[in-house]
Parts: sequence; structure tokens; C-alpha cells
Amino acid sequence: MELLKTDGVSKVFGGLKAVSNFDIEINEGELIGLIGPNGAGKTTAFNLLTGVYQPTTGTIDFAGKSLVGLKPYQITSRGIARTFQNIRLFSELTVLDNVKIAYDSHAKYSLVESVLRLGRYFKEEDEITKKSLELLKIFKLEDKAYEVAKNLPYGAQRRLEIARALATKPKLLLLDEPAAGMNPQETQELMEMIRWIRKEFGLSILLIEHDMSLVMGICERIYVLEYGCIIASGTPEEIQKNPEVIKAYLGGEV
Ligand SMILES: Nc1ncnc2c1ncn2[C@@H]1O[C@H](COP(=O)(O)OP(=O)(O)OP(=O)(O)O)[C@@H](O)[C@H]1O
Repeated sequence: MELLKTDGVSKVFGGLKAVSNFDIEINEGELIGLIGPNGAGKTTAFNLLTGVYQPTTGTIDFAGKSLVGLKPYQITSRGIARTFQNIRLFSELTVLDNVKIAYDSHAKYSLVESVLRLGRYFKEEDEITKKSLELLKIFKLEDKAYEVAKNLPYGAQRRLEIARALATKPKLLLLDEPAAGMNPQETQELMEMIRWIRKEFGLSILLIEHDMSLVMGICERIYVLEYGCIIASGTPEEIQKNPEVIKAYLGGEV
């Protein structure tokens, strides 16, 4: 079933058309890649899907409802979570608190109950801590739960960002270059983890990635952006053979 559909989406900054006719569709449970040369508009596309930017033109529908005009936190509660190209954690907080904060967006206790520290607050806090530790375990971070986030090695910070995104209970997870800065072994482990969480959490995933072995290895379909436009879409095999894509990456004629 269709989860996300964009139609005629564009974003203009001053005179620059960063994205134009960004038309994509993602079905429930699909793992999709978004690739393209530097500056092609990939991160701008993520910012449009998550309400950081509003589109200049076009429609963005998610689970049958429009996302246009919504703020990022409203889009998170509709079920879209993301990670960032430059990791964004609460660097001074512990690993556990980074995940708990994301779970808190779903907490049911009221402000009064939390200020007065009433029963429901404690019960839910315990539950949130338990669930956060379970998530950290999946990402092999449970023994680092009480460390300050900024002290984690780079690869672990990237995993923590994904864990935190999952704590918001998304239907669609957007990963912006999750393998950036990872060594080949970490990248391999990440690939397996992405496959596993998609299945385990019943998610759809849209992935921006420069590491072609990762994209081609795990994505079912791939969209290719060049100068803000989708120039190709298809299976990894189709994309690798597509002359437009080869030209965009290698430059010149093929
Ligand atoms: N806030 C902004 N104001 C003006 N121009 C912007 C803004 N954000 C992005 N751009 C421009 O839009 C174009 C697309 O940038 P974007 O960061 O989306 O590309 P990208 O495909 O994510 O690149 P990379 O792979 O290098 O991260 C670039 O020319 C960039 O300079």
C-alpha cells in the first residue's frame, strides 16, 4: 500500500531551483535509495519531507493526508523520522536520555502529573526507560547507556541517531548518509542492521547514501537526482545500466 507520494514538488532558494518536479512514491515496507551527485538536492528533498522547508510548489501526501504546511514536530507525530548528514544528538546528555527524550513525545502523562510527580508519571517513566534500553540493546549501545553522547565513537553516534529516530515510532524512516565516516566493516554491519530494523519494525526506509555498495546491496528501488530533478528510477540493476545515471556520475557522454 502507498505510504508517501509527492507530486510536482519544487523548492526555490532565491534564484536557485534546488529541487524541481520531485515525484516519488514509497509503499509500505519498501527500502528505497535516493542517490545523486553532490549538490543534487537530496538533503533539500529530506528537508521538504520533514517540514524543515515548505515546498515552493507541489503536494506531499503521507498515509493519505497532506503534509504541506505542517511543522517538523507535527510530521514526526504523523510518523516520519530522520537522521542527519551531520549527526545531531544532544551531545551533553547520556546515550539513554537521548533515546528517552524521543520516547517522551509519545508519553501520555500530563504536565501537571510530571511536575507533581504523580503515579502515572513514574509508571510511564519506568516503561520509557525499559523500552529505551531495549532499543539501545538492538544497536549494541546498552553498555554505553550512561555515557555522555559526545564521548561515543563516531560509528556508535550514528547508530544512536537511528535508535533515537526509531523511538518516535515512525512508519517511514529517512536516513541521510548513515554510512558516512564508517569503515567497511561498520558499513557492512549497518547494512544488516538497516535490513533487520525494516523487517522488525515494519518500516519503510528512504536512504540517501554515497556508498554505492550499500545502496545497491539493500535497496529494492532507487531514485536518482541530478540538478534537483529525478532523472531515473528503478531496481539497482536498472539504475546501474541507465545511461543518464552513468552520465550524471561520470560526466560527459556515454
Ligand atoms: N537553505 C538554502 N539556501 C540556499 N541554497 C540552498 C539551501 N539549501 C540547499 N541549497 C542549495 O540547493 C542545492 C542542493 O543542495 P543539497 O544540500 O540539497 O544537495 P545534496 O544532494 O544533499 O548534496 P550533498 O550530497 O553534497 O549533501 C545546492 O546548490 C545548495 O547549495
